[in-house]
Amino acid sequence: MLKIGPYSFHSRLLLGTGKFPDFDTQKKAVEASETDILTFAVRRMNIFEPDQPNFLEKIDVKKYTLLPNTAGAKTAEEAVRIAKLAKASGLCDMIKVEVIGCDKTLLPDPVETLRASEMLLAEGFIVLPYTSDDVLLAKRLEELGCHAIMPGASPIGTGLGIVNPLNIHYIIEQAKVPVIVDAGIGVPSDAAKAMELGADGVLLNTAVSGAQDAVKMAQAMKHAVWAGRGGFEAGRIPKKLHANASSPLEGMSVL
Ligand SMILES: CC(=O)[C@@H](O)[C@H](O)COP(=O)(O)O
Repeated sequence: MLKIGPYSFHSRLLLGTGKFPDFDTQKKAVEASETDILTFAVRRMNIFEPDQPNFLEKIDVKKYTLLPNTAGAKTAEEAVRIAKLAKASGLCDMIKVEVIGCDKTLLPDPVETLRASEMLLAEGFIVLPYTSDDVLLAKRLEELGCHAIMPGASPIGTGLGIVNPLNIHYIIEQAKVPVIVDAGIGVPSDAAKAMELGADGVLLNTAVSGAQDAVKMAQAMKHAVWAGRGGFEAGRIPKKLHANASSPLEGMSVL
């Protein structure tokens, strides 16, 4: 089970809902992923205009926990405003803090992310900040009281996978709250790698929504997250610098 604050989830795969070619594909991919948590930008939702088209309209949203995110915010104050809007509209009290500091790399602004997280914790939110893979920033966010830490594997939408596995390892090693690797996942092996490193979950969007067969990729990601977690829990063999025969010859007679 993935536990975030007071909430528990069966699936360790969190899925973003943007950039699907059409609503049917989005629906089928979401179902194929067997995710429990769907994330979306509050700014894209007509939360106070129920008559307007809803970008999740084909999805039975009752089956999922909707995790709003503050995409579009460039300052802590903007992120807090967006989070309050989500809460006021009756959405979950969890918020994924996303304060982007650079339009080119879409990397998160560390100072504003920290400030936003502090302000949202003071307001009683369950706070999940999207952060870079900076080890000490992750520690500071946890010390503030954040309920999960979401380090990026690589920049959003790049599909580059985990560019700094050592940092992700350090973040996981020191964390006492769930670590969810978020952004930059390209293929199922990237998701499996994150889980093998000991991540508690993986959040991805583009790898599925942009795949040639989004539904198949959603299914593959589900299996990858499951397999990676299994590998982590099973405990990998230590890496060795020298060979060690799989069928030892000691004690066997020479033919
Ligand atoms: C921080 C952020 O916005 C990510 O959650 C994004 O939604 C997913 O990133 P990818 O599209 O790279 O998977």
